[in-house]
Formats: sequence, C-alpha cells, structure tokens
Amino acid sequence: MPPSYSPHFLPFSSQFLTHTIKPSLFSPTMKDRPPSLYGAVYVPPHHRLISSPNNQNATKNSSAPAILSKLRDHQNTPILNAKGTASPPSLPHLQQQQQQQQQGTYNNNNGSKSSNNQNAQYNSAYCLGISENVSDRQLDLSLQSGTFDEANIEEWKQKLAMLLHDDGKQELVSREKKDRRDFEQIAALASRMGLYSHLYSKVAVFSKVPLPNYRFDLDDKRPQREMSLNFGLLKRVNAYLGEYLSKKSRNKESFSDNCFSRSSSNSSIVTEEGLFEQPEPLASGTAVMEKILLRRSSLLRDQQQAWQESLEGREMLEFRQNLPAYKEKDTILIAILQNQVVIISGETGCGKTTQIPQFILESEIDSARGAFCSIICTQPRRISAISVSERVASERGEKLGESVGYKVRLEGIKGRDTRLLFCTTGILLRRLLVDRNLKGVTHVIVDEIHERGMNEDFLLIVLKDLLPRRPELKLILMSATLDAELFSSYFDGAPLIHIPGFTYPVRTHFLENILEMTGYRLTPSNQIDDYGQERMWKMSKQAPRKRKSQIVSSVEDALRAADFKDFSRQTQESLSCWNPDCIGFNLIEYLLSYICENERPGAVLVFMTGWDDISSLKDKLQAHPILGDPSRVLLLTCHGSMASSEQKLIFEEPEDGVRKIVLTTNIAETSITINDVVFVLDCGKAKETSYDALNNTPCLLPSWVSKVSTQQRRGRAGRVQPGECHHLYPRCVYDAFTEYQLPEILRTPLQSLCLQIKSLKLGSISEFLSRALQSPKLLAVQNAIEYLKVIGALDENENLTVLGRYLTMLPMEPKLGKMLILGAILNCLDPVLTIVAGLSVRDPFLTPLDKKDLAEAAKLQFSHDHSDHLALVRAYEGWKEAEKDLAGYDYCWKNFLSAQSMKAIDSLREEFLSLLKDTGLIDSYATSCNGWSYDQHLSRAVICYGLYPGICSVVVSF
Ligand SMILES: Nc1ncnc2c1ncn2[C@@H]1O[C@H](COP(=O)(O)OP(=O)(O)OP(=O)(O)O)[C@@H](O)[C@H]1O
Repeated sequence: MPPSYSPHFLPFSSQFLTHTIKPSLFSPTMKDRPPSLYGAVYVPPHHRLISSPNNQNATKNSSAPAILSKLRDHQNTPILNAKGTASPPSLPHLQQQQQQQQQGTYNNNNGSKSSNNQNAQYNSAYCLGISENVSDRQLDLSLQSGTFDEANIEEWKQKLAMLLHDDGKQELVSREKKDRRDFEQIAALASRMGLYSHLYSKVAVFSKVPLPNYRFDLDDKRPQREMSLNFGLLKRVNAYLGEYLSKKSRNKESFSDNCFSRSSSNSSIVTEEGLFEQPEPLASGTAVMEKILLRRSSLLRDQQQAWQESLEGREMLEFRQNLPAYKEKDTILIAILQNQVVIISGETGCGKTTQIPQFILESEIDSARGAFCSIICTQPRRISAISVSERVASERGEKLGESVGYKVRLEGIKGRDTRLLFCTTGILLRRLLVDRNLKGVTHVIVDEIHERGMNEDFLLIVLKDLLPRRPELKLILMSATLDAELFSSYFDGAPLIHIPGFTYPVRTHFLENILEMTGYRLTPSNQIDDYGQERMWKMSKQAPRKRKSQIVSSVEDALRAADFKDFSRQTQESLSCWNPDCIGFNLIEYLLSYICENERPGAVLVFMTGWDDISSLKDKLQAHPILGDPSRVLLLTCHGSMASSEQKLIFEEPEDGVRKIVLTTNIAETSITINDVVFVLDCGKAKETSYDALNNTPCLLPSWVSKVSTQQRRGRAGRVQPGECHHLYPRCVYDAFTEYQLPEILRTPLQSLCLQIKSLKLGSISEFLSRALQSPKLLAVQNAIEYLKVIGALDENENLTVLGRYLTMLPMEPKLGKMLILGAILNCLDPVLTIVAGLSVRDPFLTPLDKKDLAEAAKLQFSHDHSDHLALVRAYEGWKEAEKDLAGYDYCWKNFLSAQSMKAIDSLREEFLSLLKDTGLIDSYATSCNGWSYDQHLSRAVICYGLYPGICSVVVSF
C-alpha cells in the first residue's frame, strides 16, 4: 500500500507549532516533571517531530515512511508516529489528539504508564517544554510587581553552568512563562557567565554565541503551508511514491549507494541522468569485440560511400566544398594526425563548426576506423549543440542518432553507432566527474573557445592535465577569432591553423544611418522602454539619474568626440539626446515596421539583453497593427531558459508572405544558422555577470558587447544570402567597444567553480586555478573559498562537506539563487528550506534586481492555475519579512544546519532524488512547463523533492 500523504500535512514541525496542546491542560501532571532528555535544550524545528526516548518501543512497530526513518537514523532518536502507520499525522488527527488530551487520556512524561501508548508518542519536544506552573494572569501580575522566583533563578544558575561545560550544546531554549517572567534576572546571570540571551516573543534563548534579532525557527507566526491538491493529482503522486517505495523495499541494495558520491566511475548518476553511455563492455573478450567493431566500421564506410555517391550527397558535397574550411581539410587532418593538440581559428561562416568535426569523422570512417572512434564536440549552449548536430546529420544524409548525435542536460539523441556527439561544455564536465580519463573518447573538440566562458576555461585546465595520461587522445580547439596564439602557447606551442571567413555581403547601418534613412526622431521620452506596470522599477532606472551607469560612462568620451556634421540637423538633434541606457523599444518597433513595409522578404533577428526586454518588447509588438498581425508577421522569442523544443521554432520557415521576427538574447550569436535571416538588429548589449562595485556584490547586468560579439551578431545575416545589419548605437560607440570580452573566470565570482574543482578531486583550489589560461587573482580565489567555508560547503581543510556535494549537483547558472528561494517559497518557509534560501540571498549571482525578478517569478508561478495561489502569496510575503533579517539566516546556517541535521537532510535528499529519477518526475515536470530552463526546473525540483516528500505534490501540480 502506498503511504498516503495528507494534502494538509504540514512539513516538519510547522503543524506542531500551531497545534500545540493547550498548556493549561497539563499543569497538574507536568508540574513536577523532571528535566527531559532535552531539558530546555534548543531543539531545531524540524527535529520537533521527535518524541521522548521513553517511547522508543513505538517506533519498532511503526511502518513510517522511509523518509522518517532516515531522519530517525541520522538523529539516533526515535521518530514516533501518532498512528503507528506510514502516514504522518494530518491536521484533523491532531485536533482529535487535542480532544483526547482534554479528556485526560494523555499521559505526561514522568514515567507513569499511559493508557494509550501510541497517543503518548505525541509528547513532542514542544509538548515537553510547555509545563506550566503559573497562569497567564499570575504571570502578568508578577511582571507588574517585578517579582521573580528565586528557586527558578537558582535552577537556571545550574542549567547555565551545565551549558557552559557541555561542548556539545550551544544554547538553551525555554518557552516556559516563568522563565519569561524571570528573563531579566536570568539574562543578567547569563551575561555574568559570558553567555548571550534574547527573548523572542514567547521564547527565551540563552546561548554561547551572539543571537540575532530574529529567529524564524522560533517564530510561531510564520506562515503555515496550506496546500490543498486535487484528488487526481494526489493519487498520482501517491502512486509514484508507492511504486518507488515498494520497488525500493524489493531492491534495497540498488538504493543504498549515495547518489551524491560521484567518485566511483560506476556511479549510477551516469546512466540515471543519461549523460553518456559508458563504453560498451568487452563482453566476450577483446578479439570478439574487435571483430564486431571491424564489421561495424566497414558498414559505416559503405553507408558513407553510398551517400557520397548519391545525387543528394553529391549536391551537398558541392555546397560544402565551397566553404573556406573545406579548402583546409587536408591541412587540418594532417595537423591532427601529427599533433595531440591543434588550434583552429575560423572567421564567421567559414564552416568550422559544421565541417571540422565532420572531416574527422569522415576520415576515420574512410580508413575503416569508424566504429573505433568517438568524437565529442562541445558547444557553449544547448541551442547550438542541437542545431549543429541536426545540420551535420543532414549533411551526411542521416537521421539524428545514427553516426551523429547530441546530448544536452536532460535531453539527447544518441544511437549505438553514434561516433560524433555534440554536447554542451557542462555535459562534458559532468562526464569527467565520473570518467576522469574520458575512456574510449578519441577526439575532443572544444568550439567557440574565444567566448572564454567559465566552463570552457575550466575544461581547458582539466584537459591539459588529462593529455599526458591519454597520449592518443586528440584535442582540437576552435575559435572564431585570431587571438588563438594565447591558446597555442598554453598548449606548449600547439600548431595554429587559420581559416578565412565566408559570408554573403552584409550591409552595416549604425544609429546615425538608421535615423537618417527612416527619418525617425529620438526624444528623451520616446527612448524610455516600456516594461509594463509590473516592472516600473526598470523604467525608473532609465530616467536621468545623478549617478551615471557603467553603460553611459564607458562611451561618454566617444560620444563627446563624435562628429555627426555630415548628417541632417534632425539626426544630429536625435543623437544629442540619445540615451545609451535604453534598449530603444520604440525605435525597434519603428524599424521593424519599416522593414516589413519597405524591405525585401527575409527574417529579422533582434538581439536583446534578457527575458525582461524580450517579453516586454514582444507584448508591445503584439499590439502593433502590422507587427502584431499573425497573417503578416510570425513573432518568436529565443532565450536560454526556454525549452529546446521552443528554441527550435526559430529555425522553421514561416508561410509565404509572413515575415519571421525573432527576439533573442546572445544565445543565437554563435554557431547557429537560421536560413532565412536577412536582417539583424543589434542593441549592442548583453547581460554579463560582474561585480557591482558600489554594493560590492556580484550581479548580472547589461553591458556593452565586444567587437567580436558584434561581428558574430552581424554574421547571423548573410550566411545563405546577402543581408543587412542595423546596430542601434552610433558608430563611435562601436569603435569604443573592447576587442574581446574579459574572460568570465576573471570577472565573476568563483564559488561554483571552486565546488566543481573539489568535486572533481582536483586538489587545492588555488593551485588548480593558478594553472588556468589566465588565472584569477589570488584574493578572488581566497574570497570564494572563504565564502564556501562560511556557508558550510567546505570544511576548514577545504574539503567538500555534504552541503558542498549537494551544491555541486546544481547547475552553474546565474539564477540558482532564485530557484533556491522559489523552493523555499513553495515550501512556505519551511525552516530548512528557508535556510537554504538564506544562503542563496548571499548567492553571488543574486542581485537586487534579481530579487525583484524573483518577486515577479513568484507571482508568475502563483498565477498558474493553482488553487493555493493565496497561500503561496502569503508565504511569499512572509518570506520577504523573514528576508529582512539576514543575520538570522547566517546564524542558523552556521550554528544549526551545519550540525547533525545536515546528515539527515542529505539522507532525505538522497532518497527523494532517487525517487525523482526513478519515476521520471523531473522529466515530466520539466517538459510540462514553459519559460524555465531544464536546469532551473531541475534545481528547483531537486530542492523541493530533496527535502520533503509532501513537496512532490506541489511540484507536480505546476
Ligand atoms: N542549418 C543550416 N542550414 C543551411 N545552411 C547552413 C546551416 N548550418 C550551416 N550552414 C551553412 O554552413 C556555413 C558554415 O556554418 P558553420 O556553422 O560551420 O560556420 P562557422 O564557421 O562555425 O561560423 P560561426 O562561428 O559564425 O557559427 C554557414 O555559413 C551556412 O552557409
């Protein structure tokens, strides 16, 4: 029987907080109660389900869910269930308990025999702490008269002395009224003994460490979770859980592995996440296997030859032969044959991405080694890994999944004969976690290394280490720029091959040309971008401010020196009031409608900075008579957080007479070819992670792109026909752009990277990073390590803690903090999640702007068809309140979560991660939602599922 989870079941202790048994009912029997095992010791909220050890027998019969028993195991303390069944107590059941107590059937904890042993299990730590010897009225009176109980003070003297001498205890917590009454005296006593004290509403705390002003874990008024789920959904979740639990009991062994330990090369994480298949086992000896591979190789060669000789194959070859890369085919193949590392720089459109991996594959297949080779080509983004693999498969006259496949997170097509695999850099890094030598891989091609993303730079250090261990492994680095010498010298003078670019002519227009051509007039007010009512703060950001933004100040000199005298007076006036901080929604709208009405057919690709810009502009364009008319315009968006299936729509051709307009971020900047793109509009900016010097916090803010990026954007037009590129900024601003963007490793916080280094067991973080292509500053590395120690992800010796290992599971993505917080919101401020969220408030990637985004994201999520809308909004409000006192989180993080509870949490997480993988819930959940990336879904799902099964219901209900 699957365990049933009541929809009203409140996580951890929250139900006990609100449904505590009325104190007065206990007074007669609890009066002389000797101190319990816990005494007045602080019991973390999620441990408060735990009963007195007197009741251990009850657990023996309990078939409580595994999750509860895990918690018990880790705490060495019995978990007691009211019914002695698998189901945690529901709200109505608790009310029943209260009634039973009123009828006197409950027992106290002083050892006398209970008439109902199971009921006694409800004597939670809270219940134990509510013995009362004074009534409210008495308390008020004594407070007024300033009296205090000498005996009580004496008792506290002893308790505090014991606390001081007990290294295992940090604080004492009391909810007793007499202690609140005597608080000042006890606090004075504590202070004399060098202890700290604080009265939180009705809870007195005495501690060895300073106490914050707010402790959410002691706040009874925290919003409660009030989930009500429809029956169908509940049934589904229960069925999943039941299936999982029964499977688990049948096959206990298979779940005993810690799915977070990735050191073992056989770790199930490889197959469970479908990252890569392990090389096929040499089933019946090497000789037999060799024979099979030889047979497959000759089959592959026959297929390749058949395609090359077919009419379509010949036509395709003709097209390929016209690409500049083809002319270098022999040079490239010889260089690869003779060197372990080769660096290829190829200008946009030369064919490096689609052709070079193909040359290697073709040559291996031609020489009957097809089945022996395994080529991995990394791409910085999912969209390019998928679209390039599709293109290469079609150039080979095959379906995806034959000799060519792809793998991105949670998605991929790969068959038995797949020899060329396109994947994201992150996927290759994750493979390295479980297969440090890249067993069976013959070639690694790292594309777009000029982008110098964090993952790419990290991968290069790891690969450089690997090369001596795998002398037969070939490494090919591909860059779109000529600065490849840097890479060559990093790899001990590896040979460099340069391929000139190829594009059809692309006419370039800068802002001054656009204004002149269209007659559009810029004014201060028509440049303010309309982000809608909800996002007023963004608009206000664009209003004139005292402090200049980085965007403005970096081009100020260029603008001052610019000379527009060859342009009309109107254009000059427009340029004099041009606001660099704005994207220019109105101008883009005008320009798009100008193109629709005056220009030849062809799709338009508009480069924006992020989802806010894209969605707001889309709303605006949809209201336009021409641009919003679906019979004339197909309006599409492309953003990293969209599902791949949605991203792929941008490659489809619209019906005749309909113009495709794609609003995109820089994810469409490199490696992709949208066949029908003739026009490119470039706002000149992209969101970039950097430090906010003013607040000394890292942030993700728009900044000017580099000249190389501009060329790449321009290069998206003119790939299959002549094109036009409109840059929405003056030429002088372009001239002021830097040639290349600063590598991510030098401009962003290093916390995630440090965790990856540790999880890959790459030794000392600073030593490892000192071997990077361009090493980050030692101080930045030390700061990151210190940060990780403070949050408890690394221990004093720089080893990963349980939390650290958990965090490495999460993707290295800037919005991680948001996901953590959303996880907390969904769980309605469950204490543990809130602490995790507290951590994320300090997440290096979470900016003040992000927090506002978060509010929106939360609202957006709540506005889904969700019956708990109001409860969640209330929870969110509660979160905002709690967020005010970050010190509280810090306190709990350091003093509470890093203790024994971490173990229990990890164990819960492990169990539910297995569940998640087993039931395929991650996949079904992720694919059913739009607007969030798989990474985001995954991290949120892991967090939500990982901490409590009840959350399953919430997650799948979205
Ligand atoms: N999906 C496609 N449909 C049609 N033609 C394509 C497609 N993909 C690539 N091509 C053609 O192949 C050429 C080379 O593409 P490829 O992606 O290999 O270029 P590249 O050198 O990697 O350039 P970049 O770095 O700018 O992406 C393109 O310019 C285009 O003409």
